[in-house]
Amino acid sequence: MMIDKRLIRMVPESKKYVAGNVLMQWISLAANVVLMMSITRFFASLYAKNVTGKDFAVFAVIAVMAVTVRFFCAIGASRMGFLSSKKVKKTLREAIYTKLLKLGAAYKEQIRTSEIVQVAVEGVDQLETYFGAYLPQFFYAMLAPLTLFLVLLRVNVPSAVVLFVCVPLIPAAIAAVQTWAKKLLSKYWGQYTALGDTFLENLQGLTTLKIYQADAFKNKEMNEESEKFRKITMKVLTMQLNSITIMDIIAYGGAALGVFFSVTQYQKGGVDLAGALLVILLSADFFIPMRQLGSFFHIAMNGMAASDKIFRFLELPEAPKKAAEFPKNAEIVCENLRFSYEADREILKGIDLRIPRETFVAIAGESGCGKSTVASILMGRNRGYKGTIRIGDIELSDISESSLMQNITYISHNSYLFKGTIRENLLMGNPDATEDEMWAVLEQTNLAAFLRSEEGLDTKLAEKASNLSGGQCQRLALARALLHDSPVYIFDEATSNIDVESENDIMEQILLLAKKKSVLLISHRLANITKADVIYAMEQGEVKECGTHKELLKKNGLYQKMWTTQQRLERYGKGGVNV
Ligand SMILES: Nc1ncnc2c1ncn2[C@@H]1O[C@H](COP(=O)(O)OP(=O)(O)OP(=O)(O)O)[C@@H](O)[C@H]1O
Repeated sequence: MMIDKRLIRMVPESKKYVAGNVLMQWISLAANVVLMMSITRFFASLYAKNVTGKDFAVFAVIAVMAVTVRFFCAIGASRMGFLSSKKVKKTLREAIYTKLLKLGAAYKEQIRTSEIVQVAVEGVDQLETYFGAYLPQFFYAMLAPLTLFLVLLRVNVPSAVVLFVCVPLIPAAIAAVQTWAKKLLSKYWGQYTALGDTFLENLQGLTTLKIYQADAFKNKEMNEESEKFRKITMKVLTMQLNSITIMDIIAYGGAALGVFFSVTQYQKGGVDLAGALLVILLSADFFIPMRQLGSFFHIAMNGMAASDKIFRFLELPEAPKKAAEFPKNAEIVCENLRFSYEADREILKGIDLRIPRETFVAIAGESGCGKSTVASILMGRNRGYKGTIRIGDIELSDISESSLMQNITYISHNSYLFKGTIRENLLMGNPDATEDEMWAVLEQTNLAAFLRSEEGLDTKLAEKASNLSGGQCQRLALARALLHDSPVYIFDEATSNIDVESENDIMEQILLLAKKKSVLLISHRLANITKADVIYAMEQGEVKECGTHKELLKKNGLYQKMWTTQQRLERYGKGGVNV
């Protein structure tokens, strides 16, 4: 099909712009016909040497009027094209964004971020030509030959018929390459997203690549990806050029045939001089719109291939709308919680865990045992868990994402801080927070003095808060979390990789917070969790022990072993410093 109905249904407003564009082009064509008629008549009169001053004046007036009409129609048509492109871009980008919101925090389970970026930026741009140029041209390219056919029918039937019959050869040529082009373009887009994916990842990890001197290797890898992309791009261009050449041959061959017919008809006396000249002048116009359609078609095909990706994204299954609200003042109980990221590798193997109200619960365990996975499931980021997670009487998977986000605050070791001011970042936690409230949490997190020496709440943050130290970033993330004021807080290694002073300050605040909120703390540093009301010691996706620090030490099991090892290491570290 040369028209994608799904796309038009998606942006129904584009129809009026397309219709307007076609109308403008058609009026311009009509003006051109009138102009050509008056030119040919004028020349025929010149040839017959019977031109009067009045004839010349009429010709001049018609010519000026026709050119003026064509000028304004060209402006009008391009304005219509612009308006429809604008509408299409806005509508599609809004649809993509809304879909992303509907997919929610778990979107990464279904699509890569780089693919969304490419689809929303480059993909949507590709559709600009589809709506702004291709669609109007599609209708105009049918209307124009029909109009000219009706005009020339009155001048000379054989020439008109010959020209009219040749026109469908162009769409036939387009249709012939379409299946092949579609496959090629789909491959092209696949390669394009693969390259984008590699590029984005390498750019984000550039510092790491430099540190490990792996940049040359990645550079080579990227060059190979680029080479593949270059090859497929060249294939696409070759295909487009070849098909344009075929269309040119048909178009100009057809026009030549029209000229030939008009000349022979003139010789036979089947048409007068003015008529023959008119056929010659208009024969190219029979083919130019279709030929133009052919050029737009290749760009439009690219857009359609991009639109396939857009629709695939828009059709991704969304989690059914959950109406349930997060119950206030309820405890969280996980029973026999199981989870796998991949089919044959179970990460959580039947975990039982309770987070009562206003308690401090900690999870300890070796790296990779599944601690963060528990947090991620509680935050609704990983949906396909088995077993039950009940919050009061309600299953976690029945609670709406927004309610979950409102009631559980998650602070990880790399909480995102946005470019902007401290104030803007804090207001994300609570848009209604007053200046006093903001300063209060900044005091709590020991950031106030530093910020006063800067520009207070208007202190500017660079992208990812790169102008703050790691400890300051985590303090600010905590301050924002405190403003959010939710009944449940999850800290996932929130104090890892920061200075001891910041770690102590943050831990102090977490302990205070645990007096009035439910706190789940995941920390590899056991010294941070000794004051927890309950500690769950995990190993390879299972909870091996639970209890307070003292109780667990007495058990002489997993926790005790981890504790002794860490204490030995910490003492060794301190001893090393003293030596
Ligand atoms: N998105 C993912 N896709 C596939 N496997 C994953 C994914 N995230 C984590 N895993 C795997 O799940 C297991 C548990 O990871 P998880 O991050 O929960 O462990 P953890 O105990 O928090 O580790 P750490 O203390 O190092 O953060 C690991 O073996 C990891 O490889």
